[in-house]
Amino acid sequence: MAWEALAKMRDANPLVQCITNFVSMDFMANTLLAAGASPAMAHAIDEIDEFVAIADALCINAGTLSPEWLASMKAAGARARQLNKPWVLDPVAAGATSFRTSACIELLALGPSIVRGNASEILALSRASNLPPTKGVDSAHDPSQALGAAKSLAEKYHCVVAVSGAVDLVTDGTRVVSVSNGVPMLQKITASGCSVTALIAAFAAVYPREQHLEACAFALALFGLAGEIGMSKASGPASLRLQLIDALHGLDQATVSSGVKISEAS
Ligand SMILES: Nc1ncnc2c1ncn2[C@@H]1O[C@H](COP(=O)(O)OP(=O)(O)OP(=O)(O)O)[C@@H](O)[C@H]1O
Ligand SMILES: Cc1ncsc1CCO
Ligand SMILES: [Mg+2]
Repeated sequence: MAWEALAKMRDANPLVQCITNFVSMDFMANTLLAAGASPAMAHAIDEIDEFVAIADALCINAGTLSPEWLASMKAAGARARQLNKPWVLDPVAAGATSFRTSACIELLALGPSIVRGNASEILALSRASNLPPTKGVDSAHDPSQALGAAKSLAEKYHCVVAVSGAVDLVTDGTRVVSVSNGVPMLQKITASGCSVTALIAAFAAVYPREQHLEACAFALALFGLAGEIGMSKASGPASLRLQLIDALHGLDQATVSSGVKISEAS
């Protein structure tokens, strides 16, 4: 299944428009290219309407948010929704400041098909927790602590919510799928989460909305698997980043079929 998904995505070579943070741009674009998608980082408000119209999917990331960028993000999210194109939200550091948290909640209200965050970010968005807030862009919680929050967000906003971590959890509010690929060293590469969110957008581009739970799980599993292969050749975070990109590019049917770890949870 994951192999068919990757082959389908590579064949379609979807154009993924990314409105993302300055830290992530290079790694995100290279992740998309290596996997078989076509990235474009475009955020000027003046070109949002036309760019979203030619994109196959949109990735919106709040990492280095400013009021100007937020206006572009809102225009893009609304335009994507109007044109029925999938868009994915990465609520980076939601919970760290009230500006970020409320911006991400405003974006959620514009109807992303998928939201992918770490556990602290998902907890912050649901406001359903008395746990201490997130540190910044890194998580202070495990995905299992955020599963209830993820389910309630998915129900409220009619979207798929993915919580990343050692075991990623993906839910549409009813079903829960877990993905066990990945290596802990991924937490030591900045923007690995941002990049997997863009990969999720690439898979969402080639599946209808009712299959976005599966599309999201495939992207998380393949990125994690590339991390596992990359780690076997790496000596630290910098070489893992490089090896991960090579591994994503080289994924073949045998490796994907034997390496992907996706299961139905509850
Ligand atoms: N302990 C771990 N073991 C295995 N894989 C992990 C672990 N922690 C994170 N990952 C994987 O690393 C990737 C990034 O997830 P993470 O939760 O670190 O994102 P993030 O906090 O949003 O990162 P960033 O903000 O730097 O982009 C995901 O593919 C996730 O599955
Ligand atoms: C470090 C950092 N700061 C804002 S965005 C970002 C990339 C990881 O989310
Ligand atoms: Mg993140």
